[in-house]
Amino acid sequence: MEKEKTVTRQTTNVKDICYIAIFTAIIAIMAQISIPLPGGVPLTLQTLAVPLAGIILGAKRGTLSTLVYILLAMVGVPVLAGLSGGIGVVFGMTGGFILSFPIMALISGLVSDKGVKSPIYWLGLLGGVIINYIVGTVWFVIVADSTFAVALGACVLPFIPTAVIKLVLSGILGDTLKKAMHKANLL
Ligand SMILES: O=C(O)CCCC[C@@H]1SC[C@@H]2NC(=O)N[C@@H]21
Repeated sequence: MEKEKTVTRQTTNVKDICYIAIFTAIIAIMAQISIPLPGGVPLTLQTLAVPLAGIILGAKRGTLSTLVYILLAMVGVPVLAGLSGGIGVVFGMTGGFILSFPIMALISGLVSDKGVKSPIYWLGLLGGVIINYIVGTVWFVIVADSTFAVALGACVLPFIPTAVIKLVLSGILGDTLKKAMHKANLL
């Protein structure tokens, strides 16, 4: 009996590690779907993948997948936009966005059980996006030594339409995939 429990626990751990690794990889791949913009902050699909990690894996595993992602970036693995990596990039102009990914995943995970019909679900996802932009913009002002007006032009204004699309898409897709995976006993 005790042995059975240990085996079940180990299987769960291995499954969790695999899912965390898979989502770390998904974020890294989505980071490469990016368009460089003149302001220095690229348009990327990281912010589609990060809430998906939280919604599908839940708060703990979703947040862990973003922390592993950041750790890989810090040690120089080219997982950031434009196949870049290294401590200099993580703490560079776009560092605020990168370092707030775990908060985004955490909030998405915390509201993930509410489902698409709940306003709390959407408010949570929106909250994660807003925090990402606030941290990203304030960080940009400090690191790039720019004004808030310049930072708004580089970090916020060009991204508003796609941020709305990514928010809606992550919310619907995440909830659908999560339910399907639960049904198939995969999560
Ligand atoms: O250098 C990196 O890998 C991070 C890029 C951060 C891009 C930010 S995330 C929020 C906003 N939305 C985008 O599509 N791009 C910026």
